[in-house]
Amino acid sequence: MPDTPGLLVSVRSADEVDDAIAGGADLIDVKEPARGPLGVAEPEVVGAVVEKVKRRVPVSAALGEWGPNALTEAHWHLELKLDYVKWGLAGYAHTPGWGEDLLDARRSLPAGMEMVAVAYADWERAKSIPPAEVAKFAKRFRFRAVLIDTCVKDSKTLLDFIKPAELAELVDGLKRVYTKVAVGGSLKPEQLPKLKGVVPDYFAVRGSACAGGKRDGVIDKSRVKKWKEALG
Ligand SMILES: O=C[C@H](O)COP(=O)(O)O
Repeated sequence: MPDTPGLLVSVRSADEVDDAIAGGADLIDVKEPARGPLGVAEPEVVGAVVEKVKRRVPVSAALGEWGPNALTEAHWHLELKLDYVKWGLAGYAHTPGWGEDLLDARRSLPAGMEMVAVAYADWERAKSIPPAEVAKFAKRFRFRAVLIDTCVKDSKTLLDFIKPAELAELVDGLKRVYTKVAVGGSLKPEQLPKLKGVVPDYFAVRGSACAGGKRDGVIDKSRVKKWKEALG
């Protein structure tokens, strides 16, 4: 297991790709921040990002929050050469046997495209599934990737909802079964000392990698570099 986490940078357009990669991004994620924590970008935008990345690093795309029509609505996105796709589980009912619909969707993804299981640390305000349950589900059904993030993007950060020790346990448990883990949630590089024992495959960032620290701003190469150096 590598000791140095990689850096996932979320971009909202192809124009941001080169700065993200030059700053040191190890994975490019596409999302439209104005549409929520996992806001879906138009398929043309995602396609342009994939082209701009040119396989230099893997690419993931956020496809919004899961719902009965999620797969149909993502039809065009699923035609693209994406390594990972993810839906959030805000509003997802925590009923016994939950997740069958997600497993059905996963089965219909094109070869080479992985579904990321998403756990919101602020699951209570997201009306979602507790992270430990998502992790159990991901392990049981052998998801190759899990994202632990926050749903509501306000002044709070991941660490307002989960203690570093609990997070480390979740991350390590997933990595032990070879699931890749990304950890985000309005994190700033200054918080890394508090996250010393937490070693995911990627820290996932948008807000703090943008000009002015605002997630609807533009990716700022120097801020991405600062993250990379802090991780180094
Ligand atoms: O995939 C994770 C998110 O892009 C994190 O975004 P954020 O840093 O604005 O919370």
